[in-house]
Amino acid sequence: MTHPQPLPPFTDWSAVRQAAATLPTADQAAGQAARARQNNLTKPPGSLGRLEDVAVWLAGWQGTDRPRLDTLRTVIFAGNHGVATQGVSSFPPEVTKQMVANFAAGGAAINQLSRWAGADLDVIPLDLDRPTADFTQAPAMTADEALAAFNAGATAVPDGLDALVVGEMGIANTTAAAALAAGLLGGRGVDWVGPGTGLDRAGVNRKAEAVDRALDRHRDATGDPLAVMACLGGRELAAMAGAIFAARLKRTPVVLDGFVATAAAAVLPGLAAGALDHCLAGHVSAEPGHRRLLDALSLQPLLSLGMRLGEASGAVVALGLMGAAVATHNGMATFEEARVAAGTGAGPDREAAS
Ligand SMILES: O=C(O)c1ccc[n+]([C@@H]2O[C@H](COP(=O)([O-])O)[C@@H](O)[C@H]2O)c1
Ligand SMILES: Cc1cc2nc[nH]c2cc1C
Repeated sequence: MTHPQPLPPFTDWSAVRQAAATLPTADQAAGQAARARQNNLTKPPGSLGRLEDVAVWLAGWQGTDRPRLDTLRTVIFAGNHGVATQGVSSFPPEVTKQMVANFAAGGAAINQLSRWAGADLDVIPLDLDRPTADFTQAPAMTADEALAAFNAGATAVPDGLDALVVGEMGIANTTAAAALAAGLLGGRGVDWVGPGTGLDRAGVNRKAEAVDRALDRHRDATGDPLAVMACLGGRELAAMAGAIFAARLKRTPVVLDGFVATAAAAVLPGLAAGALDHCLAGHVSAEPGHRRLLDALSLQPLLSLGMRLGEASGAVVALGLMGAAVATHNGMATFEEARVAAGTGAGPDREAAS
């Protein structure tokens, strides 16, 4: 007898692990058909570079040789962090709630970018009046709290999206992201921390020490990505992991944002190899740990703009560029349609040309 695939909300972590054991994969036939189309469009094959790869990748996950980017959603998860009391951010924790109000009022960067890219925006605050525990002293979350946050993300992904963007808002969450990255991938605080919202050198050193104390305290969690996420993460990180996971169950392509979103994503390959195959790195953030994290996950960012805002902003800029990939893929004429002579693949005949 086959067991049905568990769906969100997950009753417990074993249901998550069970779902991870049989993740859907991309539709190879659709991807191949899209690649064949790319090679027949009126341009030298490969000349649109990564735009071609983006169109083919979308085609595989959407299961069609003509991918779309019409129904788009940005989901931002907001959380507060006990570790903020360690002086690891240049902004006070009340800014998390204030920025959530700014998102609701339409005044943040992500409001403008989502409108520009044609994406709906959903903002989900997670228990902002109850920060996670300071993980230099205790696990950030209990297993149940982490599961609740994971489910908040997993249930925030509707059916029928052409692509999903996940992002976050949470003062001090670059410290949580650094701790999570170190807990999952190894290294010490110094390898993963950076200025975040704008710490000076002394602040960055303090942040590295806080991460080191957390790593030493929660050593026992090593090897279990969900335990590492509960001990060293935060609610918005667990929610992003849940949303990315739920999107995979629906074969919905995901565009990752910066360091914090990518640290959340990094939990999933520990559950199943290839668990991020439906994810594209929208950009590489100026936060130094992001490049290291993308390399560790073998993700190639689409853009490098020196952005370090979070709130899904870099990923949504990338979404605009992905629109260029889809527009050319679907709208261009083939060599046959336009009666343009196709290349031979052999290059010009030098003698005939002279
Ligand atoms: O994701 C990134 O690459 C990133 C880099 C720097 C800052 N952030 C954002 O800034 C906040 C965290 O910064 P900090 O200094 O408070 O840890 C949080 O709201 C993130 O969205 C995000
Ligand atoms: C103002 C501000 C806006 C943000 N958006 C995402 N993270 C942020 C952090 C701060 C401090």
